[in-house]
Amino acid sequence: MSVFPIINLRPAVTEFLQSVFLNTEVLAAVGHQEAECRFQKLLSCLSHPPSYTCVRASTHLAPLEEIRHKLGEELKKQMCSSSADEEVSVQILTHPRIPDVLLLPVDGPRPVKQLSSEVVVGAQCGSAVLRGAHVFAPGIIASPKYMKAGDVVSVFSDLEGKCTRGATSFQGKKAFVGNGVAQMDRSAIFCADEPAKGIGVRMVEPLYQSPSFDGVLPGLAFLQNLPSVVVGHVLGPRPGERILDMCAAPGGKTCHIAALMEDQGEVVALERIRNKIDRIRQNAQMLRLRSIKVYCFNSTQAVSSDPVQESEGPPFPPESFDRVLLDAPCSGLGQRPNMGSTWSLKEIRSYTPLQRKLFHAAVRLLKRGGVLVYSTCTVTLAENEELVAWALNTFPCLTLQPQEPHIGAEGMLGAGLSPEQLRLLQRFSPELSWDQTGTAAPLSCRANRDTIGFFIAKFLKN
Ligand SMILES: C[S@@+](CC[C@H](N)C(=O)[O-])C[C@H]1O[C@@H](n2cnc3c(N)ncnc32)[C@H](O)[C@@H]1O
Repeated sequence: MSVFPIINLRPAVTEFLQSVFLNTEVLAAVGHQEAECRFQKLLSCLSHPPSYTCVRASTHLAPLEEIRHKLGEELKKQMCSSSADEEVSVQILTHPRIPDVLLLPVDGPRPVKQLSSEVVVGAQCGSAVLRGAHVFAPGIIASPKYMKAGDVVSVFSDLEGKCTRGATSFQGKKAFVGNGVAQMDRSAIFCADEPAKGIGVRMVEPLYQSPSFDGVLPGLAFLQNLPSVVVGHVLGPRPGERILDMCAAPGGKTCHIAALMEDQGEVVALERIRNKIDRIRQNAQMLRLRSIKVYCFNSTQAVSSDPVQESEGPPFPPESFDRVLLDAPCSGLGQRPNMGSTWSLKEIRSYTPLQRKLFHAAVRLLKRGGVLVYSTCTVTLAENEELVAWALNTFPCLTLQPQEPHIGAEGMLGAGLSPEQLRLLQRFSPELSWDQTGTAAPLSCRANRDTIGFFIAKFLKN
């Protein structure tokens, strides 16, 4: 059900996306009306959260059932402490095809009454609240003039980024995300010498209720979108292999790969941005994975001209890895919930050259007979199917491979790929079932469709 306006994008970006979703191949296949309908559904579903939360269970540390039980107990404790109701129940389901996934239904939208006291938060903070987070102080942009800790307030997300920091009210475009209790006075948020830290508003009546995972079973339950978990399985790592994760931070997929290898072998994680490196290390440590080696490095330069490896770290000689994951930096237009983005069309389109450079390095670093998986969390053709078409033309040594599991849709028309090639691609397309999934469908079915927008291609190097 739609409760929010469609995602707020710059007009040029909306037009660009429309041209993608109404490209000539799609129009010829499904007609103008259906193509336009899918596009409108895309804009609508992007601003809403998926109807479940996906958790990757650390099955290298404990059996799935044990983790499911412990998680249920922890979440019950959490819910009991924030609810007067003694009979709280937590539904946690397994996925029929993916052995390390737990699914928790999200309850929403719920009938929550708006109050007269309003706190306004940034769009990113608003999205986090819709996925179960409390409001952290740095996310607050406006609050009532005399707000004190303990006041009950309604929280709104600033859709266009137009609210002035420190304002006492805001009349611009905003979306209600729920009610909460202020944990600090207004002066502590806006007038302190140091920027405020910690929870600013504890959500008690969120519009979408999903458990807060802050500190819940840190080593055993890892929050990860379902398509991201699928990537690890599609790569198919095996114990003893040497695997490269080219764009690794914060390390969700790196850790999954190492866990699937039973921590035997080597997972090399490269990340260009230095201050993201610690997150990868922390995640590896939290999940007790020792086979991960992390380096701050620009992966476009990760191929050494020397056929013999001089040092342990990058650059690496060609054909050094059994499998390579290129989870590419991308325009991120598949992320949900996302109520608005101020990105220009130029920014949205800026990723393709970098993705191609990274792809060149990926192919060179992969052994013959090795597997390369390319993934993005965006919905454009240029970063997905067109990149695949370019790759198949540029590298005759590559062939597309079937994916296991394949629970998303096939690739989108528009890049000149054949029907067989499109069937080998996996595109998570929430717009295809938006508003039709219905709560009657089993959760695992809904979970496969009501995802973030995501794309996966698997290649073999011959
Ligand atoms: C989509 S995110 C990766 C998410 C990660 N694979 C995970 O599952 O947790 C892309 C990452 O690539 C990094 N990145 C961008 N350009 C890069 C480059 N040239 N070399 C290495 N990392 C790069 C970004 O800083 C960002 O952290």
